[in-house]
Amino acid sequence: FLDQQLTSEEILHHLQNIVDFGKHVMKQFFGENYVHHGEIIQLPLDFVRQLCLKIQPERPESRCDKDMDTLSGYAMCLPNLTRLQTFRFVEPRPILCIEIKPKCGFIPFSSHVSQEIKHKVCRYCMHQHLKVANGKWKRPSKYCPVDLFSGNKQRMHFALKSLLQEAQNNLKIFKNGELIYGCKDDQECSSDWNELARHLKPFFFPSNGLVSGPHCTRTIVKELIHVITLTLLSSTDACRAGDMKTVPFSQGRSYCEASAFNKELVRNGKHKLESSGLPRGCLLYKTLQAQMLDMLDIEGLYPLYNRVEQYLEEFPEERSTLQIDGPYNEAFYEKLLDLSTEDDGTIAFALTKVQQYRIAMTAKDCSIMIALSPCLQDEW
Ligand SMILES: O=P(O)(O)O[C@@H]1[C@@H](OP(=O)(O)O)[C@H](OP(=O)(O)O)[C@H](O)[C@H](OP(=O)(O)O)[C@H]1OP(=O)(O)O
Ligand SMILES: Nc1ncnc2c1ncn2[C@@H]1O[C@H](COP(=O)(O)OP(=O)(O)OP(=O)(O)O)[C@@H](O)[C@H]1O
Repeated sequence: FLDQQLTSEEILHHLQNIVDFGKHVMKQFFGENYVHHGEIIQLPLDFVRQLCLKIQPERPESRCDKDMDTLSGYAMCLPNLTRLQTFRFVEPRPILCIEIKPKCGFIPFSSHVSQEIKHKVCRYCMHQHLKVANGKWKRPSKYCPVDLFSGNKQRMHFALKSLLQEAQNNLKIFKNGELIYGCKDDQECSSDWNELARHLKPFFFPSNGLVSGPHCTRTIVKELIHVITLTLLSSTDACRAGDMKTVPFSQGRSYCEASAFNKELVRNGKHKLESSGLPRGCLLYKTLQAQMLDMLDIEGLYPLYNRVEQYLEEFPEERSTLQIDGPYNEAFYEKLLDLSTEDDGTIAFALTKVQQYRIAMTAKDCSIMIALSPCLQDEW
């Protein structure tokens, strides 16, 4: 979906840039097998026009400010991750896919932050107040990303349970590619745990005697939370950015004052929240590492952004040599590895921080899709 009038050639270039960003930049942070960069395909215009008409009534109203590109004939093709069959299994098996959009998992530690509250309460929890106040969601969620990213199993379980209580746009569950739990759009949400348990039972307890009822529902939901936690904490393939030192455990606060889990502890007279830390190399660790490339916070970054902008106004021809909008290649990636925060007043420093911020923002807004399929014991 594009919101500007561009020529076909410009659209092709734009799409190529998106693919290259995934392929040569985001993959370095998450690992080869954890980012689908997609590919560009050409489609007959008639097909695109018909597709546009067909999907229009299905699109949530809040998304309809963007129009589908029906003129260039170019599109991005991605695998359907809700149906993705991982490996080996020849015959079709039922597949469960859990999509989590975890959002920013750390509290800003930058000295540029001017409001004390930003050092205490995470962005997600602050946004909950805004979203309920402006009517985007009916109820505030008890989910806090800082709990999910803590690596502490109890806090993670609480965070995932809270996501299951108020999925908003942070959790969706698909069975065989069909959305069975979560919000289809801002109005239509399914959040019936009994119904969810009915769908999940064949995955977790295919043949045992668990009957229905609240006990059964709770057991199945607990099992689901357990499986998601294990997946989020399990090791993944090594990736090139693996040794970056962006995760400074000593800096910043490891809990959010607005977290319901934290408030409960304080009520019970406990003041120290455990954050076991994430195992290096697990998916959450990698996500957090990329998110933490936002080292200066928007308050420290914005003056640097202005510096780049002013420079480009003066020297517009430098846009391509500075790789402002790509190409996203090896040279671009190498520049991202400089984690210094000492401003030497150069355009190079400002630009590196702006580009690192872009990676961080991508990681703060990305979804993790976990696909599960039952297998027989000897297939492990
Ligand atoms: O800023 P945030 O944290 O509210 O994130 C925006 C998301 O809101 P959320 O908080 O997840 O409901 C927002 O999600 P929704 O459209 O509200 O589902 C978008 O993903 C937005 O990205 P973009 O600017 O459209 O590319 C996101 O904006 P960016 O901050 O990634 O630019
Ligand atoms: N490859 C995929 N396989 C399965 N589902 C997907 C895939 N890509 C996206 N989705 C589903 O579509 C939803 C929206 O995706 P995404 O946020 O990338 O769209 P978008 O183009 O940014 O939307 P908008 O521009 O309206 O914000 C995701 O949350 C996910 O549920």
